[in-house]
Amino acid sequence: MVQPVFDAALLSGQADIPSQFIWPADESPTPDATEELHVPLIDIGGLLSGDPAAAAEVTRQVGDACEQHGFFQVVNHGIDAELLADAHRCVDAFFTMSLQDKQRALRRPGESCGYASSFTGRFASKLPWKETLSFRSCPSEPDLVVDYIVAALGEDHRRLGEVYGRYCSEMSRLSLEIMEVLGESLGVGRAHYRRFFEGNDSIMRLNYYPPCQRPNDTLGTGPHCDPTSLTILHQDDVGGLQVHADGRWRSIRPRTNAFVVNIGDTFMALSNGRYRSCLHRAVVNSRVPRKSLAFFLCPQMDKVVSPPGTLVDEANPRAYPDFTWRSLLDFTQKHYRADMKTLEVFSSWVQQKQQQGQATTTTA
Ligand SMILES: C=C1C[C@]23C[C@@]1(O)CC[C@H]2[C@]1(C)CCC[C@@](C)(C(=O)O)[C@H]1[C@@H]3C(=O)O
Ligand SMILES: O=C(O)CCC(=O)C(=O)O
Ligand SMILES: [Fe+2]
Repeated sequence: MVQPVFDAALLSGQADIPSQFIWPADESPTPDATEELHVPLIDIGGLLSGDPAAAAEVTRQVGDACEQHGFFQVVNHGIDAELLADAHRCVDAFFTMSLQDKQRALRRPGESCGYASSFTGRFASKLPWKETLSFRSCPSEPDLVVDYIVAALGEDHRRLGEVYGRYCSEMSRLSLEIMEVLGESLGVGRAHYRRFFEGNDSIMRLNYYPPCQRPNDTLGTGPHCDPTSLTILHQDDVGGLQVHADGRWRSIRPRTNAFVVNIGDTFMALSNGRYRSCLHRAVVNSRVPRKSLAFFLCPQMDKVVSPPGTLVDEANPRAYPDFTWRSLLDFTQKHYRADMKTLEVFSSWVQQKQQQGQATTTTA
C-alpha cells in the first residue's frame, strides 16, 4: 500500500480524502454540533489574591467541574495579549512553510517531539487531519525551547524559538498557580501539587488543522483523554474543540482572552481518581485552517506518581498503581495509541509487570 503523505497544500482542496483519514461510523465526527459545554470561567488573578470568601466559592466551582468532567477556563491569567498573538502568528509562520522545510524538524518514531504531518508513518488507519510541532519545556532549562528550534530549523527561526520559550515559561507559571487551586479544592493545601510540579518536564504542542472538504468523515484529533497531567489550551476563533460530557459531544466556544484547562490521566491518578480526565476531540471544517496551542504539564520523568495519603482511605482505596511519567509516556509513544482507555490499560500493564517482578517506577 502506498503511504499517503499529508501535504495539506494538496489535500485541503480535494473533494475526496485518502481512506486512511476516514474514521469509522461509531466515532464519526459531528462538526456542526452546536450544543455548548458551559464550563466555569475562573478569574485566576482574583482568586489567588482576592477575598477569602469569594476565593472559597471559586475553588468549590473548580472542584465541582473537575469532579464532573475536568474542564474549566481561566481568565485574568496575566499572559500578555501580544505574546499570545505572537504565538499564534508563529503557528501560521511555521505551518505555511513548505513540507520540505517543516520536515527538517521531523519527529522520529518513538519520540514525542518534532514535526508530524498527520501520523502517516506511525498509524495505519484513523489518521488525524492535522499537522503538529511538539517540543519539551522545563523551567530548569530556560534555553531548551529556543535551542531546540534553532537546532531543528536553523538560525532564521530563532525568533520563533524565543516566542515559544517565553510562552512556555508563562504556561509553567500558570500551571503552578492552577495546581495551588487544585490542591486547595482537594483539601491537601496549596503547596502539595505546586511542589510536585515545580520541576516539570512538559510538552508544548502546536496544532494546525488544515481545511478538509470531508469534515464529516475525518477528525483533527481523535477521541482521547490526555495522558499528561494538566492541559492549558488556547484555540483561535475558528472553533472545533468538543468534550464528551453527559453522553454527548459538546463544543467549547473559543474566547480570545481565556485558556481552556483540563485534567489529564496523570493528575487523575494523583487525585486518586477524584478529578476526571475527560474524553475530548477536535473536529475540522471545510473553510479555514484552525490553530490551537496546547501546553501539557508533565512531572519530571522519574518522579513517582502517587496520590497524597489524605486522599486514600477505606472508602477510597488506591485507584491506580504507582508509576512514573517516563513509563506512561513511553507506553503512549511505543505501545498504545492514547485514547479514552489509556490509564486503564496502562494500569493493568503496570500491575502485570509488578506481578512479574519488573519495575515500572524506575528508568529500567
Ligand atoms: C503525551 C502525549 C501523547 C499525545 C500528545 C501528548 O503530548 C498528549 C496528548 C496525546 C494525543 C494528542 C492524544 C490523541 C492521540 C495522539 C496520537 C494525537 O492525535 O496527537 C496523542 C499524542 C501523541 O502524539 O501520542
Ligand atoms: O486542538 C484542540 O482543540 C484539542 C487538541 C487536543 O486535545 C490535544 O492536542 O490533546
Ligand atoms: Fe487533548
